[in-house]
Amino acid sequence: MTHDHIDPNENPDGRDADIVHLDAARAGRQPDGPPEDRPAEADRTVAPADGPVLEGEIVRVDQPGPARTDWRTDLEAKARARQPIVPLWLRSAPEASETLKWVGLHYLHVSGYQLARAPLYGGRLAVRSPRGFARLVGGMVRWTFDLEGEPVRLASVQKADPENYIKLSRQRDSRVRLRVWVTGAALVTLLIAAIVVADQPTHVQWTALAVALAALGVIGKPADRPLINRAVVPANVERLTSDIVIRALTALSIAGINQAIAKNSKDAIRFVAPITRDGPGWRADIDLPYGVTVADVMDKRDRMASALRRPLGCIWPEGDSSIHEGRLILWVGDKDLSKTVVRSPLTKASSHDVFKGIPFGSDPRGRPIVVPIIQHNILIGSLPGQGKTAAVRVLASGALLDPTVEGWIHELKGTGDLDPHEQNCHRYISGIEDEAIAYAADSLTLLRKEVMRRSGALKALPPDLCPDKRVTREIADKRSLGLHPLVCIIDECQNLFAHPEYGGKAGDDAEFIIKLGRALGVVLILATQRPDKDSLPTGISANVSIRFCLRVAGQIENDMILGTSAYKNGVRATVFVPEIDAGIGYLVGATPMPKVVRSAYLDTPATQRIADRAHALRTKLGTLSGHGLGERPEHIIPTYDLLADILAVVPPSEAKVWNEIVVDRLADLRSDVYAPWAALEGGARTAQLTTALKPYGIKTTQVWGTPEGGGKGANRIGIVRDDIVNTITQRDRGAAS
Ligand SMILES: Nc1ncnc2c1ncn2[C@@H]1O[C@H](COP(=O)(O)OP(=O)(O)OP(=O)(O)O)[C@@H](O)[C@H]1O
Repeated sequence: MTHDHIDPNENPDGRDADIVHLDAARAGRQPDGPPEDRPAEADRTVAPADGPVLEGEIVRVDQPGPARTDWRTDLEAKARARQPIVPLWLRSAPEASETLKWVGLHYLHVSGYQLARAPLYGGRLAVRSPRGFARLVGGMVRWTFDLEGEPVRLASVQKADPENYIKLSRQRDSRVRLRVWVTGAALVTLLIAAIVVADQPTHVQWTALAVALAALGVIGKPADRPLINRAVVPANVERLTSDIVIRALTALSIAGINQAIAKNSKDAIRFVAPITRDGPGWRADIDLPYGVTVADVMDKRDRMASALRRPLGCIWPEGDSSIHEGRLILWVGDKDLSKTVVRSPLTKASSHDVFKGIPFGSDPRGRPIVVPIIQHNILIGSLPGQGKTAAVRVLASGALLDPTVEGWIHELKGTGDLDPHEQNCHRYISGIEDEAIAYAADSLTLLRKEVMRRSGALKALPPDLCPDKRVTREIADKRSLGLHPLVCIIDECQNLFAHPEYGGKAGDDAEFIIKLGRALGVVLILATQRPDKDSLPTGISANVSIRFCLRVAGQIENDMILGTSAYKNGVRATVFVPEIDAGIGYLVGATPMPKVVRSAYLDTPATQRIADRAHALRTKLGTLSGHGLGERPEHIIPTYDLLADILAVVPPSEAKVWNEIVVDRLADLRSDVYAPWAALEGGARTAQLTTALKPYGIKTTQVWGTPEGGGKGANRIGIVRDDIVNTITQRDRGAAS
């Protein structure tokens, strides 16, 4: 459709006329076509005096009148900005009970404090009562004889104003006449009361005296000295107002903010909701000026703390990118988060259900944070001494308090921070030496096999028992299925992944487990103080679902732990102060938005108490296994890859080889591992290899062969080389998927 119209009188055949594309003009754009054509066309619309006269409409880019928007879009926008009907603190049961407990404790404290001081207050009242008596008598006399009016009457005498004086004197006389009666009646009442009390038992007399003294004491109170001491000295926390917030934002030296304020000081920073109390602090919801992002503000948290005159641990800006990148939620706490120790509910729990997540800590507003672990993997990272192990302790304690959880703990720092839980683990090691690293590497090999086994076991379950093909509480409780939750923790995992001998394979195994184990009840929790490519394979950092990053040094480490672009999006664990903010980090993946969280702190005695409780529970239910039952590494783990070793000693030219020959060659290859096998007598030696191959699903069989040194051929138990090759191929395919 074209709205172009050419005047037929001016140019009847219309041959020389140009067409102006109004649709394009309306859109404020040039018509389609190569850019080099556009200036010429623009020239044509500005018709020269001798050119053709064109009719058309002038179209404004901005249409006048109110913007017409879809009412549903409006409603949706309003819905996002709804104020909660139920106050936030009442929405979660733990937060509500915490608040009520806090209020109850507060008033209990106040009552106790004041009761303890009751004798002091009694003494004060008694001491003040004579002054009160004098004040009472003086006041009554002044009132009865209208002495307040005396100065005015004197003034009329001095001014020699008889008329006024007579008027005032008459008024005084009539007042005094009435008041004398009132005072007289009051005195008679008091006298009668005194006579009545004199006839009463002694305790009534003492009570009456106490009441009289108390009343006189109250009247005798000096103006500057209160009777009652304050039970709670009010914290000197300034109320957060819009002026203070604007002042603080202006002090950040962010060009976008300062320019916007210079242009329009009123509207540059908009408050989208009233500043309110939210938990133990103030909350302001702000729209930053156009082009300024929350990340810009986060970077200057320390400056903001200075501008707000509060400790750094009280200032917690947060973004809400579900609305837009410039929506800032500024929360200013009354208390410094770095000085708050978060108590874990696990210290009192008799048991726990991991399917409900693990109570991990609290956010700056004091709201409890629960970390879901089933169907998740967790990566924790920070500089040394920032609280990784403390966070791991909380997760380990929560997991092991669930007696159905099988725990595999590897603490590769060697400080024994997780030793209290050794008694509850199926596999456990604490150490930094090669043996400990090898043990952890073996764990990952075994866990990879376990993941594959579970995958088959889950597939075999009838659909009605497992409709979603993932482990549920119901399935986990059926111990015979072997699909109970398995939590494998590797603290200081950089010591494993960066190990020259074991690192590469361990990284592959961990990636495999992270990718496949989630639905199968296998949870991997990794903590590292060196988040770089060598120490934390990218396959792990890219696939992990929950991340907790305490203080790190820079953007690269930040994004290795928290995920690509986290730093750019303002989720920056560089803002935490070394050591002071130990235990405070960004938690990503556990809550809908990234959150600053302080992990709960369990010291060694508290962890020991939890571990002992977990042990008693496990003993009662019979769920202790492996290390927890006293089995030690040499009995339960191979520290080698048997299949690869067999291929190394059986060349492709030998399709079938007797077991005993394979064992002898293996002993030559790796004597520390296989020499004990070779030392076994005939049948036992053969059986040892058959047993060792069973977990891989490889069966030995009768094969034709001759002794190594030459001799008569015979049929004996042996391996088929192709079986080994096929199993390795399948395993590698599994790793690649
Ligand atoms: N949630 C917390 N609340 C209070 N203090 C904590 C918290 N977490 C850690 N800390 C303090 O920080 C110290 C160091 O914590 P932790 O040993 O867990 O750090 P780390 O990061 O594991 O150290 P490293 O890297 O040296 O192993 C603790 O001894 C404790 O004083």
